[in-house]
Amino acid sequence: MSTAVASSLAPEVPISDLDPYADEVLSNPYPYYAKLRDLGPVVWLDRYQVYALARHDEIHAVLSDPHNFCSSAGVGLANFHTEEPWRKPSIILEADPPAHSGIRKVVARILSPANISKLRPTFEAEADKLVDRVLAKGHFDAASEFCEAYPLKVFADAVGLPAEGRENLLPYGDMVFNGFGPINERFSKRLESSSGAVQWINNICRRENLSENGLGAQLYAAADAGELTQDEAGMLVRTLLSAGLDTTVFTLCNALVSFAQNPDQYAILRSNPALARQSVEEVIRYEPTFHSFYRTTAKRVEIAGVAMDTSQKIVVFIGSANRDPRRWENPDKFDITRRATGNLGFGTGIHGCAGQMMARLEGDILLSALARKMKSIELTGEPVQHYNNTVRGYTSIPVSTTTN
Ligand SMILES: C=Cc1ccc(C(=O)O)cc1
Repeated sequence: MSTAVASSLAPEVPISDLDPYADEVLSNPYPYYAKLRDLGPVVWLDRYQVYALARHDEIHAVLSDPHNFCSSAGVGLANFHTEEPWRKPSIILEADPPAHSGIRKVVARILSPANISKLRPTFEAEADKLVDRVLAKGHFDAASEFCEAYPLKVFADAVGLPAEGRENLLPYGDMVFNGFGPINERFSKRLESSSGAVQWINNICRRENLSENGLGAQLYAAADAGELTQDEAGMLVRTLLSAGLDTTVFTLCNALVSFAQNPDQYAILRSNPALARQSVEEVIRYEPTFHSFYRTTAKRVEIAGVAMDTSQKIVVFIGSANRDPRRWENPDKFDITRRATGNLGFGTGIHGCAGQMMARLEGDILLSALARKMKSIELTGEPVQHYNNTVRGYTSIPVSTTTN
């Protein structure tokens, strides 16, 4: 099959046998991304029979064009036009206009800066408590005791979850993000071990299990007001729990590792904790949690002169776009003084991350609380990377810290 397709490819499309899901690629994808960018604006990944984009401008163009490059066929490798999804498709992520538009409007309002700014006092109080707790230890695991602990407390509380059962959240998210890649061993193992988590998530999204005034309750209130059905409200609570935990945990992990590996950058943040907000943006550019997403051609289209049939899967490497020297000066340098806004770490266009202001709020608050109290941070052992088909982060980051 691949030979037939390969031979029908336009001569100018380079063919690569890269496996983006191989451990050695996931452990450091950047050299592989550079090779893909150098091969050309469009590359054929023979192993998965998909087109791959690794340069910023082509990725930006595809993510900005939902009419030619749709999401309703799934935003992973699986093509919902021809395959059964492993879970009920998301009514916001895996939807196209016009169905997507009304749903997105409700979610955007509930996750708007105006609405989530009310959470700031609670988020700040919890950040100070957590920072004091770990700094008092001096030696701790910044992944499990800090970066996981914070979103599992503040965001889960904000959604309105009970305290019990939250150990299901990260495994569930891990399954969701593995599900955007191939059905490989990594995904199958997680699927087998997480049936309990799936049941817990489906149950906890029910209205009666959520607190009265949390973000979950606000979604059900939108249903009461006729903006959604009750079922759609429950599906969107699932969206919050699928998209809003692992991503922020790994963003915080990537921030801590980036600062520990670049002490000069931490010294700049330390000298001016108000730079925390801008630092989060540079972390999202330099080490985005999200590395790959897919779109599916909705009709015969061309990218950079390459003609593609309809219903063709295209993988866009967001992690590569953010390191493309055609877009970024000195892209491989972690530099919190640069203007990193406009990077593709949160995607862009109508499917740009609906929770990005929540992620920024958590990162800004936690990093500024840390910068006010922590003098230095250093790794006391190799960080243990988390391997997932779509997101990058860590499961263990042993550190020692000093305070004022
Ligand atoms: C960006 C990730 C993401 C994952 C899951 C969902 C969902 O389940 O709706 C939405 C976004």
